[in-house]
Amino acid sequence: MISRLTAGFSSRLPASLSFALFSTTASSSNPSAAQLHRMSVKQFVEDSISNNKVTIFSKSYCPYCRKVKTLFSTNFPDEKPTVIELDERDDGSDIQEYLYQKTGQRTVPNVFVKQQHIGGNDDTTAFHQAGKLAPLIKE
Ligand SMILES: N[C@@H](CCC(=O)N[C@@H](CS)C(=O)NCC(=O)O)C(=O)O
Repeated sequence: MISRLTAGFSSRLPASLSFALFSTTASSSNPSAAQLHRMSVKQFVEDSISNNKVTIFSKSYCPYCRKVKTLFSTNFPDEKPTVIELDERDDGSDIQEYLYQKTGQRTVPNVFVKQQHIGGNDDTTAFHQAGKLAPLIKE
């Protein structure tokens, strides 16, 4: 019932707010295990983005992820991006779902620099080639 009520309402909310709402609607004083899990996924992602200059949500076998890691290691060897390999975590698909709600991007890599969402490998490469990545990293 609650989920039916919130489904229509939350579809008109920004994605991040909608996720937060789903995390807390049933009973904020007694959240379910699933809600607690979603809250911890959200917290993990937000902490990762906040606490690191460069965060790459990745999959270890993904060629685009490899390319974007190489972009950073080649051009910014002093930066050590925080790489979160979603395929190596039990909560990887939940993190990917939260990232989709937050950024509208389903794929990996999903790159953040200085709390700013840059995008995938193509986006990050274009951002770098436009001369925008170095100043953002160095600022
Ligand atoms: N154009 C994208 C392509 C990214 C892409 O296709 N990544 C694949 C993995 S190699 C993906 O995320 N597939 C869906 C999934 O793994 O859930 C980019 O440059 O980042």
